[in-house]
Amino acid sequence: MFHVVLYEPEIPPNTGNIIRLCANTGTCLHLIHPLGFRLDDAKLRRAGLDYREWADVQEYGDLDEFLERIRPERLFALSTKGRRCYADADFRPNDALLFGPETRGLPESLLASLPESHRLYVPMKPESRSLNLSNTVALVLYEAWRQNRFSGAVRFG
Ligand SMILES: C[S@@+](CC[C@H](N)C(=O)[O-])C[C@H]1O[C@@H](n2cnc3c(N)ncnc32)[C@H](O)[C@@H]1O
Repeated sequence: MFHVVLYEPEIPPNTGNIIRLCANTGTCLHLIHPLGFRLDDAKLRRAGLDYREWADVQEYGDLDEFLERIRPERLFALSTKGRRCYADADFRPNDALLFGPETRGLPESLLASLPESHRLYVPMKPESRSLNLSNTVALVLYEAWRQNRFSGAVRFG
């Protein structure tokens, strides 16, 4: 199982989509406060539909609390300023995938604290600003799951 970590997410429908994505892939979703919305926000619940009940969603006061409680195998940060293409990483069960807030991205100091091999980017055309948060989570999570032969999925192969 993988861990998706949203650092101070701001936009309810993005987190709603990600809740649904995590429910469908057997992924644990971790939300690092402050959040830009309440978890019972109607816009979030609309995007998450009934899957909210099935997804494993945890909340933390800060990233250190997440690291202490969950102790992931490794922490990969996703950023437009990443140093390694996400498709070149070798993802393993219990890895954590960390994504930044929609308007700010991850703090520079946090990125600088990680080895370059754990700072990942998703390729874009020149002059592009960034991808949508929930699209980025879907791309990277499915690549991680694909590398692990979609472990636990029905109808594979
Ligand atoms: C809308 S983006 C934030 C934009 C912010 N101005 C920046 O450059 O990081 C929200 C989050 O989606 C992820 N993201 C979006 N595009 C990405 C890309 N091309 N490569 C890696 N992560 C990306 C990152 O985790 C980012 O913090």
